[in-house]
Amino acid sequence: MSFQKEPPYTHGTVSRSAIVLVNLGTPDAPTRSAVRRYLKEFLSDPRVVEIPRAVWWCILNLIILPFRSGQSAKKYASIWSREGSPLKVHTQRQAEALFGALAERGHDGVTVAMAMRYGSPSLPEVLAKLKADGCERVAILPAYPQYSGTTTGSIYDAVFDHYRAVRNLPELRFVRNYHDHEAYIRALEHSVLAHWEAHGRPDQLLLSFHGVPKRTLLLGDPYHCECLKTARLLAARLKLTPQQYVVTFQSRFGKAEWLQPYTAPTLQQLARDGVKRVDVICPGFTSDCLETLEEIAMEARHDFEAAGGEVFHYIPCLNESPDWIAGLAEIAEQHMIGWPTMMTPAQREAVKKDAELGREAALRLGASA
Ligand SMILES: C=CC1=C(C)c2cc3[nH]c(cc4nc(cc5[nH]c(cc1n2)c(C)c5CCC(=O)O)C(CCC(=O)O)=C4C)c(C)c3C=C
Ligand SMILES: [Fe+2]
Ligand SMILES: [Fe+2]
Repeated sequence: MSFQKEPPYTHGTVSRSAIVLVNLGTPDAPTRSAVRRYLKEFLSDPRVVEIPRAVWWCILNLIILPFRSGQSAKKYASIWSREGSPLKVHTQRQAEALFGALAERGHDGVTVAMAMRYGSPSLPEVLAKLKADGCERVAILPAYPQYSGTTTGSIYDAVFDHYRAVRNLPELRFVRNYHDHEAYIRALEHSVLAHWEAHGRPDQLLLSFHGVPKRTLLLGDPYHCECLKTARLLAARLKLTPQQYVVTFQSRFGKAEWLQPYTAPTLQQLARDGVKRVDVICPGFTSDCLETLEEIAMEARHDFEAAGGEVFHYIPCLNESPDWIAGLAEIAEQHMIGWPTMMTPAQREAVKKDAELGREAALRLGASA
C-alpha cells in the first residue's frame, strides 16, 4: 500500500464541501456485454452475495453470467430511454436539482455530485475529482432510504477503500438511512395522494420493496424492520387501515428463501380474492429503474391481470418530484451542520486563489527536490 502524492497542505484555505448522491449503478448499455460487465462487478461484491468466494466464483462465472446477462439485457432494452438507463438519468437529475435547492437555501459553496456503486461514474473517480477540486468536506448520501448491509454497507466499504490510499483525508459524513424521515414520508404521501386525486382510489395499496435473503435478517440486518416502519408511517399518513394495504418484497434472486411475502404471488392472490384494482408503489426505490419499470409496471401488472385482476396502477418513484428534492435538501442540510457552506463571493475567490497558491507551492517544492 502506498499513499498518493498530494499538493502540500495550504494553511487557511476556505475549502469546498460536497454532497455525493450514490445509487446502485446500472449497465452502460442494454447489451449482453455491458450487462455482463455490470453484473460481474455487482454480484462479485461479498456484501451482496454471502457465499464462500471460491464456490460463488464458479456459480457466477459458469452459470449466472452466461445465462442471465442476455436475459437481463432484453429487460433493460425494454425500459431504456433516449437519455440512457432510467436509474442513472433520474439520479443525475436529482443531483442537479439538489444543487439548485441547496443554493436556494443559501448553501452556495456546496458541490453536488452523483456516483454509482457499480459501473460509472464510479465512487473512486467521483471522490478523486472532488479532492482535485479542493473539497475538504464530503457527505455521502445513498439513494437507499432503508439501510441494508447489501447496499448502504457496501457504499461505506467503497468509500473507505478509496480513501485508504489518500494522505490528506476530507471530513467525511454518511447518511445511514432515512426510512422514517419526515421529509421522505411526506414526499411519498404527496405522491400517492396526487395519484389518487388524478385516478381515484384502489381497493388495495401494495408497497413493494426490493428483497434480500431472509438469512441477512436473521444475522442482524435491519433492512426488513426499516421497510416495515416506512410502510407503517406512510399508511398512517394516508389513514389506511391494515386491511387496505399490504407490504411485499420483490426481485428474489436464486433459490434461497428471501424476505416474504413475495410481490408477484401476493398480487395473484389478491386478484383471486376478488380485488379489482390494486395500486403498487415501490418506496424503497427513490429512482425508477429496471426493478420498478420492468418487474413491477410490466411483469407484475401482467401477473395481476392474468390472475383476474382488472385495474393495475403503478405509482412512479419519487424521482425528481419537487417534494423529494426538498426532502433530499433537508436530509443533506442536517448532515452539513457546522460546515461553512454559505460562502460569500469573496470567500469563493479566496478558495480559487488558495488552490492556485497551493499548486504553485507544490510545483516549486517539486522543482527544488
Ligand atoms: C443477488 C442479490 C441481490 C441483492 C441482495 C440485492 C439487493 C438490493 N438491490 C437493490 C436495488 C436494486 N437492484 C437492482 C437490480 C438488481 N439486483 C440484483 C440482485 C440483488 N439485489 C440483480 C442481479 C439486479 C440486476 C438486474 C437483474 O439482472 O435482475 C436495481 C436496478 C438497477 C438498474 O439498472 O435499473 C436496483 C435499484 C436494493 C435496494 C437491495 C437491497 C435492499
Ligand atoms: Fe437488487
Ligand atoms: Fe428484477
